[in-house]
Amino acid sequence: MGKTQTHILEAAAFFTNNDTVPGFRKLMDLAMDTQDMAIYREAIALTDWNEQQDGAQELFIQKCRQLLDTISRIPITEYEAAEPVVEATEIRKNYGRGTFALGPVSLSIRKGAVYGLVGENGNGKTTLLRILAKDLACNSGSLRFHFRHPAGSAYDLRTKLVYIPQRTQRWYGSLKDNLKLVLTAYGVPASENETRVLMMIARLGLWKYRHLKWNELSSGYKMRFELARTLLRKPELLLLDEPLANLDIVAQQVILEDLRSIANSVSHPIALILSSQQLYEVEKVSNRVIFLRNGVPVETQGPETGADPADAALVVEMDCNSPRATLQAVLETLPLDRLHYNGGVYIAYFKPGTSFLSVLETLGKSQCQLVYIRDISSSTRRLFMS
Ligand SMILES: Nc1ncnc2c1ncn2[C@@H]1O[C@H](COP(=O)(O)OP(=O)(O)OP(=O)(O)O)[C@@H](O)[C@H]1O
Repeated sequence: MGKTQTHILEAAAFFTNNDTVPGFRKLMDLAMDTQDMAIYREAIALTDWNEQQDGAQELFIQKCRQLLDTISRIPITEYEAAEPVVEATEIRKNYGRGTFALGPVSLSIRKGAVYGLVGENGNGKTTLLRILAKDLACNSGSLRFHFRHPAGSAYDLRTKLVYIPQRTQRWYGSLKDNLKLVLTAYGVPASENETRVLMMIARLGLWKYRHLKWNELSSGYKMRFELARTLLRKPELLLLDEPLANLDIVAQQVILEDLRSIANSVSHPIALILSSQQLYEVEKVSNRVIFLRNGVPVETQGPETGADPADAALVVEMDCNSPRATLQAVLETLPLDRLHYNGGVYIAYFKPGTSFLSVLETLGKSQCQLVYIRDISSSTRRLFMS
């Protein structure tokens, strides 16, 4: 089954379960994949209709299904990148003054995947992103890019390779007019400009805000605007420095799901690297997590690493209102290696082969007043805690 067909079935399943938010997101991504202006106009009209309704969910789902049906009859050109979009080999950087040194860092980044870049403050995340974005020169090592078509000029490179810094610049006029300017600068014909812009606005949940100005938008929507502006340029490698900063937890989850879904486009997959302090949220959407400690990648997790979780020791984070001695006594009935308290939470290290289920069962049968518990064996969280 092709990727388009899989996405169509996933969207249909969301609508069957009345999960309209992810269903609509998937539908809009498929609409964008068609690159068909008639479909764009239908998707825009549907967004506008939905924004004016209050609770007409059944009718909305019906309309979504109709659009999905139309899209399923349109051939979509699927794009599979043969090579990674960027290969970094033995990158090293220091700033002359100061003791910080980045590297050696070797990475292979492919399209359609999300890479989370995590680490404590000052461990080199921004430095690495800027080097990958060719915004900062490294002292040694090499970077090889494989774009669909090689970048012909520095301007062309800036279209394919986009870096969004932590602090974005102020802009003037309305959100929609600014996005139209972007496409005008890229030579998009006037007949398509408005449609493409409105489609992007609809896709990124900016419909209600399209007439607002910079100072009228919250930080979350400013970040969404930056994304819209960037995506209109159809980048191949997108580097985001702390896109979750200043966002509430719900906004973080929404934007991460949007990013994952956009990166995984059928016709225009993007390689996406984002730095963040929000470990759990980033790990949830990342294909691979790169953890930087003192400028060096320590270890990674995710489906791409191929590590067998059964070989690893079990590490469990928990909060418990019972005295430490009570908790320790209960856990020692299991193959506990050690119990560590960092002043806020407990981290229990078990010998390889211990299952999380057995820990849950043992604690469930005990008198321990557990507040929360989480298996962090394959999470970079355990690196932060050690
Ligand atoms: N232009 C510069 N000149 C000298 N030192 C710098 C410069 N930029 C960054 N550094 C230093 O390099 C180290 C890594 O900084 P970097 O901003 O890459 O880390 P980070 O992981 O992104 O941090 P944060 O999470 O706080 O944003 C820090 O010690 C910082 O002080």
